[in-house]
Amino acid sequence: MKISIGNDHAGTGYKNAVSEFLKSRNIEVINHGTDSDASVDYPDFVHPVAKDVEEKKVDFGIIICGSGNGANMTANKHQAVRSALCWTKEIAALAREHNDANILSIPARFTSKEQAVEMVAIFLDTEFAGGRHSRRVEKIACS
Ligand SMILES: O=C(CO)[C@H](O)[C@H](O)[C@H](O)COP(=O)(O)O
Repeated sequence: MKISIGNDHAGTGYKNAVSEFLKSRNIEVINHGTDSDASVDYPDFVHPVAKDVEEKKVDFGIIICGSGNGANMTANKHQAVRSALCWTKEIAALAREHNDANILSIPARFTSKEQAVEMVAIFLDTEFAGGRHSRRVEKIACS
């Protein structure tokens, strides 16, 4: 499995914790995020992740900013992206099970690193349920 990850200055420490977890699972990580705590603009670090997902270069994307909102809004501008802002394990699981999300957006300033890693784990371990949810997911895209 291959994952692209992007973050702004609010998410650098979280990106490092999540990347360590992914590497412990032998998952290949492409780092598009800043590695510094100096202030940057989140779209510059999120569009490359969304592009990787859109072009199927990776299986999933993970994006991290302070609230998770700016990163999520940026990613969802890409046609093939379904990015989900998650703040509990349950919501992260539902993002996969019901919404077939392909990017997880993490709000670094409103969750702990441990919770962030738990959300990543459950996001990756949960399959899309299909069935009635397929019809709904198909209706998300606008032509
Ligand atoms: O833009 C955001 C929310 O949508 C991100 O949380 C950013 O991390 C946040 O805006 C950065 O804020 P800062 O005061 O410039 O550190």
